[in-house]
Amino acid sequence: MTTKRITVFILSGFLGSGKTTLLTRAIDYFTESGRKPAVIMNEIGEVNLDGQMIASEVPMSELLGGCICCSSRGDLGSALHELAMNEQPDVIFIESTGIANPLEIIDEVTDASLILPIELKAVITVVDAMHLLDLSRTSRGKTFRLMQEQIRCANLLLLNKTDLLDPMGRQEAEALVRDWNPYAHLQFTVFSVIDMQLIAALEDGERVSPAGTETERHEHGHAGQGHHHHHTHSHVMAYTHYFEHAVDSNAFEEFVSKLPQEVYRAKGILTFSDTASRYMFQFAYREMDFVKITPQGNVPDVAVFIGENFSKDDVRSGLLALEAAAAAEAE
Ligand SMILES: Nc1nc2c(ncn2[C@@H]2O[C@H](COP(=O)(O)OP(=O)(O)OP(=O)(O)O)[C@@H](O)[C@H]2O)c(=O)[nH]1
Repeated sequence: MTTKRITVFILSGFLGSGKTTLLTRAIDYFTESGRKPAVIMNEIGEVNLDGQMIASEVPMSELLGGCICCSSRGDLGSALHELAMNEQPDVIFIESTGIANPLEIIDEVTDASLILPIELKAVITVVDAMHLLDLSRTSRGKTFRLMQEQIRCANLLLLNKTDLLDPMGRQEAEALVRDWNPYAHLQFTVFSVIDMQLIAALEDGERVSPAGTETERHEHGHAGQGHHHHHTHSHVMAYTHYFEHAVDSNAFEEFVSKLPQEVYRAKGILTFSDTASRYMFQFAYREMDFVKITPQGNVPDVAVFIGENFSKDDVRSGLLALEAAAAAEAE
């Protein structure tokens, strides 16, 4: 299927870190470059105050009164479905409440991406640098762990509110963040101001060049921090593969069982060359599960692989090889 897919970005970050500030800038950027943005906002309260910050012509879906990751599963999926079908935006930003666990949201978005023309492109995390330092000094509690999770998931990290920190504090915050996520592109920001091309580049799945960025300049001078791994397999959160040919079920099962440890979750809807039915497959905690399904409507064969720091190219070429082998067999 050649349907153009809607890019989805997850905006994560702790309460008050600067997500909405970033979102308004990103919306302006996409609107000005002629692309239609839409927003899904999730607020714990019953009123969405942040929504007031978003221009009224931007389609917005609000999930109020609970946190996405705790509320009944499916709400986010329905919101994505409605926006995708009724508004046909080019980009959807999901701004989660500060207390959401991004892994849950990733799970739900990728579930939806199996049946909707959407594709999760990146997780962008905004960190309140001062808050992070305070927590690291005083507590090891739940909040701290959640912040850590939000940082680990990110493809792009904004260390925000750096105006409130002295140079020592900046270094300390950077070291913390780098320890948890050495792969994401890191930007020091004030009021979430970044070069929006960095976000546009995430859409193409391109490695953002670290050359000349603040991260790099900042890198010099403190030992042990200069080893940022900017290799080919940058931080991949989700890789989506659309199949052009049915693959052999046994070969596919073997492929999944040999996925690197770093791929901790995978799921998909597949047509196999050697079975009559279509299957939904799930892979979690290294366990695989296949269930026969009959999807409604025109659903492509697709698989999503979720993990940290794995080689997207290896997964892609492995699957392409399976497709080629099955196609050759059929001839
Ligand atoms: N000093 C300072 N204040 C900032 C900066 N960025 C954002 N703020 C302020 O921090 C507050 C929270 O910013 P928001 O963008 O609403 O944060 P948020 O992450 O969307 O907050 P929630 O919706 O509550 O999760 C606002 O008052 C901003 O003006 C910054 O870089 N420096």
